[in-house]
Amino acid sequence: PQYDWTPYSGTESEEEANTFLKEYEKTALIVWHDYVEAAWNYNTNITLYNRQQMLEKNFLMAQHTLYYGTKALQFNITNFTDPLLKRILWKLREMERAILPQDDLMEYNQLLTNMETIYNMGDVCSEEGPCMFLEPDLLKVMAFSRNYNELLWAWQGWRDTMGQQLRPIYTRFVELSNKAARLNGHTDTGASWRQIYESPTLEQDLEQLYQQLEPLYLNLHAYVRRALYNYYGSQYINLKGSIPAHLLGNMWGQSWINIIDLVIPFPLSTRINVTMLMKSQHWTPYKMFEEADKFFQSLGLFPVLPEFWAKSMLEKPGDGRAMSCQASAWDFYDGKDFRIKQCTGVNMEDLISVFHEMGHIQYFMQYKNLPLPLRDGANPGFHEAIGDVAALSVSSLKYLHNSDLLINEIEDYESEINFLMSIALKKIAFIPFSYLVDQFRWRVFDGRITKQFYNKKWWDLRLKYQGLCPPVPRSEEDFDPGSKFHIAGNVPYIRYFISFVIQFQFHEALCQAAGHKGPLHTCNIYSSQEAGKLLGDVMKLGFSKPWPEAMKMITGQYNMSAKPLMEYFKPLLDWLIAENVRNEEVLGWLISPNTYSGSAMFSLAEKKVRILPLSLNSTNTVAG
Ligand SMILES: C[C@H](N[C@H](C(=O)O)[C@@H]1CCCN1C(=O)[C@@H](N)CC(=O)O)C(=O)N1CCC[C@H]1C(=O)O
Ligand SMILES: [Zn+2]
Repeated sequence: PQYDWTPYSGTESEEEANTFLKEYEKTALIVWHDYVEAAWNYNTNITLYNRQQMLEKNFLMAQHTLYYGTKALQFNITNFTDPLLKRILWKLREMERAILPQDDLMEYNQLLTNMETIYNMGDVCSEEGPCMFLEPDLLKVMAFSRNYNELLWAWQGWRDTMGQQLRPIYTRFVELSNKAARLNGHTDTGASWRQIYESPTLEQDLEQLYQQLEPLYLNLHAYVRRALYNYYGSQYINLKGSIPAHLLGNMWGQSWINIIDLVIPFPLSTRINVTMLMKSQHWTPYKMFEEADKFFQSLGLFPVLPEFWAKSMLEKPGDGRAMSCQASAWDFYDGKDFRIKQCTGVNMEDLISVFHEMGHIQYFMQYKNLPLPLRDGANPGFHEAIGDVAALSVSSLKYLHNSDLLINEIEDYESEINFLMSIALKKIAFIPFSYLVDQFRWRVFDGRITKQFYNKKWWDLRLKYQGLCPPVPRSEEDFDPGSKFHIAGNVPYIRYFISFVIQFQFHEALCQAAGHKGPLHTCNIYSSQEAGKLLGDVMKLGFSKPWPEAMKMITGQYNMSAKPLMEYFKPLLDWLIAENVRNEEVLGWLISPNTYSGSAMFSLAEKKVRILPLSLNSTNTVAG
C-alpha cells in the first residue's frame, strides 16, 4: 500500500473515519496474512531463509501498523457517537513495537527472533547417547524419571543451555520494549500489557483471587511434599521447607500431573490411566483432534474447516528439521485458514493440550466476520479458557467412561478423591506459577527488579508463591526465567492465571445451562446445545465489548470469582486438610536465607512460617 502521510485536520466526520477503516481492513488483511504465513513457515521449519522472510514480513506489517495507527490518532473521537467505531480507533492507536524508530525496530525483532531460535533449537548433550531437545526428550525425562540425579541433569542442563545465552539478549530486549511502550504513552511494557484488561483495579483483583486460592495450594503443597519425602527420603526433602523444583514431573513445576503415581490418595481404587487405554485402542494424533472437533460440534459450535486438516501440523515431522514444538493455534485472518502446530504424542496430557488449542481455533472461527481489530478474546484470559472448559468435561469420569477411556468406573468416595487429585495436580499446582511469571516481568519492566538481580528475584518469587527451591545453587550468571517459552518468546502469562479462575466460572454456568444436577466435578456438558449457545454467543463478540459484559452473558455476574473453583475442589480440600492434620504437616515453607554462589548474595532471613488453623472447615490463612 502507498502511504500518504498528510495529516488529517482532526475535524473528520464518522463517515470519513469509517472510510479510513475500510481501507485499513483491506490492506491489513493482506499484510497480516503474509506475516502469519511467514511466521508459520519459520516455526514449522527453522531455516535462515524462513527466518529472514519472517523478519521482512514483520517489518512490512510494522510499517502498516505505524501508518494507520498514526492516522487513527488524528481523529477527534470524543464527539464520535458510534461506540464500535471509537473502540476500533482506540485499538488501532496501540502500535506496540511498530512505533519504534526503524533501527530500534530492526534490533527489537532480531533480539526476539534470536531468543525464539535459541529456545526452539536448544538441546542438552551428554557423553553417551544423542543430544536431547526440550520437546519431547527432556519433557519425557522430567515426566517419567524417578531418579533424583537424572532429573537434576535434565533440569540443570536445560537452564544451562538457555540461561547464559538468553540473559544479555533479554536485558537489551527489555530496554527496547520499554522504549516502545513509552512512545505509545505507557509508563512501561507491563502497563501496556495490563491495559488490554481495561480494569484499573486489575492487580488488586488478581491478588485477592490469589489469596482466596492460597489455602488450597498450601494444602496440596504440604501433601505432595510428604509424598516426595516418602519416596526420595529426608536427605532431599525438608518437611517444613520448600520442595526442590525438579521433582514435580514438569520442567517448570507448573503442572504436577505426571507424579500422580507418587501422590494418588487411594492406590487400590479406580486409577485413571487414559494414556494406557488410548495406546491400547491405537489412538493417533489425528483421532485426538477429531475427538475435540466432535466435542465442539456436539455443543452446536463450528466444525473445523477443510484447510485445518490440510494445513495444520499435528505431529512432529520425522525429517529431523528444527522447529518450535510449543503447541500453538494460528489465525491467518482470511476467515477460513486456521491451523494448529503441535508435536502431539498419544497421551492424556497431550489430549488436554489438543482441547486447549482447539478452543483457540473455535474462538477464531466464531469471531471471523468481525472487523480485524476486534478479532480477539474478550480479554486474553477468555481465549485461554475456552478449550480448558471443554477439557473439564472431557476429563470427567462420565465422559471418559462413554468414550471407553475408563473401565470399571466405580463412583465411590475413594475414586472421587483420586479423580479430584488428578485434576488438582494440573489446575491447583498451576495457580501460583501462572500468577508469578508476570509478577516477575511487570517488575522487570517497571524497574523494581534491576538486571543484576534477575535470577535472585525470580527465585524469591518461585519460593514465595510456589514453595519451590532450586536443587542446586543458582547465580546471576544464570537466567532461569528464560527456561520458559513465554519469557524467551515474550508472550504474556497472566492470561493463564485468569483463565484458570474463570474457566471454573464458565464450567459452572454451562453445567447449569446443560441442566446438570449434582457436584460440579461430575458435570459433562457434551452435546448440550444450551451450553454451546452461551459459549458461542460470547465468542462471537470477540473484543467488541469490555470483558465484564461477556462475563455477565455467561455467568450472570460481571466480575471474576474463585468460588466455582473452590466449590469444584471442596471434597478434595476437606480430604487434604484431614490428611495434613493426621500427618501433623506444617503448611507453607521456611523462607530461609538463600545462598547464591557467584556474587555471594544473601537475602535477609525471613523466618516466615505460615501456621494455619487446621480446623476442618476453615480455609483462611493467617501469616505466621
Ligand atoms: C501449549 C500452550 N501454547 C500457547 C497457547 O495455546 O496459549 C501458544 C504459545 C504461546 C501463545 N500460544 C498460542 O497458541 C496463541 N496463538 C493463542 C492465542 O491465539 O492467543 C501454552 O503455552 N500453554 C497452555 C497452558 C499454559 C501454557 C504453558 O504451556 O505454559
Ligand atoms: Zn492458549
